[in-house]
Amino acid sequence: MDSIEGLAPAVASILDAARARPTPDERVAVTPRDLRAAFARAESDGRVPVIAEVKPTSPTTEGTDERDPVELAREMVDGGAAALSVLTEPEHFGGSVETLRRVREAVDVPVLRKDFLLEESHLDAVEADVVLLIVRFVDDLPGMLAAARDRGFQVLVEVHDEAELERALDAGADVVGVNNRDLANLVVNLETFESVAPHVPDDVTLVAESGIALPAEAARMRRAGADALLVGTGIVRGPSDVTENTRRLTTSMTQ
Ligand SMILES: O=P(O)(O)OC[C@@H](O)[C@@H](O)c1c[nH]c2ccccc12
Repeated sequence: MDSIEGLAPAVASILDAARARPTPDERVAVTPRDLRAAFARAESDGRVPVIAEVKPTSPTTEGTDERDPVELAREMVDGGAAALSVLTEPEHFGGSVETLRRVREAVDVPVLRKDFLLEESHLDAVEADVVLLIVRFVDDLPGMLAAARDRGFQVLVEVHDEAELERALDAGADVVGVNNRDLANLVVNLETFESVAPHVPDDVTLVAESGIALPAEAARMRRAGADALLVGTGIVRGPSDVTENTRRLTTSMTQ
């Protein structure tokens, strides 16, 4: 694994907090809602598959969103979101496993647990349909993938460059996210996705993550090969209400 060197201070602090979290003593067993099927359903009725993210705050966001996450989640689904992502990291993103539980109960689309999962026991904090594994932060990626799948989770494996993509593919990832945000400096650049996407095999489901707010940006990521888009800020802090902000992205190919 990369050392803490080379990471933005906020990210190093997130990893310290993740290591210090209490470890649950029971193993979860999940019957997941199928993420790829949800993407296919969106495609078949003409929606761009969007994973809309509930993220109360972040190291790059000012203030905390005090709106009810369940209400936001419903509005996202009303706007056509194929799936949702819920931050469960408490100290830097204002998330909680309880929020994820409540959101998952309130909607019937697949819900991704967005967190910094470093060890097997971290998987057991809460049930979700999908978990995120960030290649840069996971020592034993094949082991963590197997541990997640054993519990029933689908896994979104996050990469930022071609070398990380190789690690993800070698480990057997079948859903890969390319994060446009560089965790070394927290800067977003949509060219990141464009440079990594051509190296992803066709049978891998490919998600473009971060920095997508405008319909033109959504269209740009789709042109570059994104099967789905993961969008937080552009939806919760966009120009209209959350339903409308979601809709303008889920309908972005037709504009
Ligand atoms: O708010 P944005 O720029 O639309 O980004 C959403 C999502 O991609 C971002 O929150 C994210 C991508 N990978 C992560 C890993 C951990 C925490 C957060 C993230």
